[in-house]
Amino acid sequence: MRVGLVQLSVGDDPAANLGPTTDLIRQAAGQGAQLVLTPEATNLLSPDRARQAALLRPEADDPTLAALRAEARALDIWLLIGSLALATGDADGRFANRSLLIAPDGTIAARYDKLHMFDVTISDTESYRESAAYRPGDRAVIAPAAGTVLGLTICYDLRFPHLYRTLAQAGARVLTVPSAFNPVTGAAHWETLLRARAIETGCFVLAPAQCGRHAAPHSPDRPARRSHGHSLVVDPWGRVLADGGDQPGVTIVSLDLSAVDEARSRIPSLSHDRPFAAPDGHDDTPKHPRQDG
Ligand SMILES: O=C(O)CNC(=O)[C@H](CS)NC(=O)CCC(=O)C(=O)O
Repeated sequence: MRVGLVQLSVGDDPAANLGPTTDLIRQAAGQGAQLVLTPEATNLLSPDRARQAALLRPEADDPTLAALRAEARALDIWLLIGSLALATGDADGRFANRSLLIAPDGTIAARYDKLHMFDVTISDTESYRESAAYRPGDRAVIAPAAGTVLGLTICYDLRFPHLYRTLAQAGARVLTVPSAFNPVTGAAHWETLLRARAIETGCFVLAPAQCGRHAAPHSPDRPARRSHGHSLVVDPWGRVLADGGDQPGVTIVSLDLSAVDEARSRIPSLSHDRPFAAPDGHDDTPKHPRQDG
């Protein structure tokens, strides 16, 4: 299977972001990709919640989604839109951070709302509270696509290995991790975590990324945000097959899907789970409590 990872550097205007995104999707399809993937926040990255509230549309009414569905159909490709920020209609005004898998006929084949919210203090001057603006999802999603089975995740989910194990044990063979990773945590953790998830699950890992400095002309008083880039393709043995560097562009890779069975037969750890008693001192809080905020 030939896959194409689109690396973007979006700004805060969905209408302006769409053109470059569409160009790169066409470029990937033109190079033979049957499955094309875009990063988290394909429609916009904006530091301004009021602007997002005024701008964002529900899924049924989102212009980026409508345009990219038509594009998938015209190009006859599977398209994973890594995520779109979408209005939900919730009373608290929070958005969804949603991955959408588009089939070659333009229909929505699967959707996944990011489970884990990036509520993290990076430094004295940089902190994120994703759960203030976004409503976390509450279910894991796998979906057949392009002759394989995808397990859908987004960005910060990467730090929760039980999600990936659950997806792989449910049948996923290719894990998707569209991201807008922070440059500091990206340099320290991105490649290591992606390779670990691939090795632990015996899956291919496809991680299309945002890169560079995100223009926010509509919020000139706020510091510009940056992303780590380095869209990555990792095989089930943990080898990095391609690295998208630090500029927008397309990374094309041919995957030999039999590598999944090969890796899993060499190291069958995915089927070697054992029940075990909780350690002493363990309280009765749920093992994976849902993050709220
Ligand atoms: O905010 C938006 O509009 C879109 N969402 C994101 O960009 C999210 C939340 S700020 N970014 C991450 O999850 C980075 C995770 C990361 O960098 C790490 O785990 O180290």
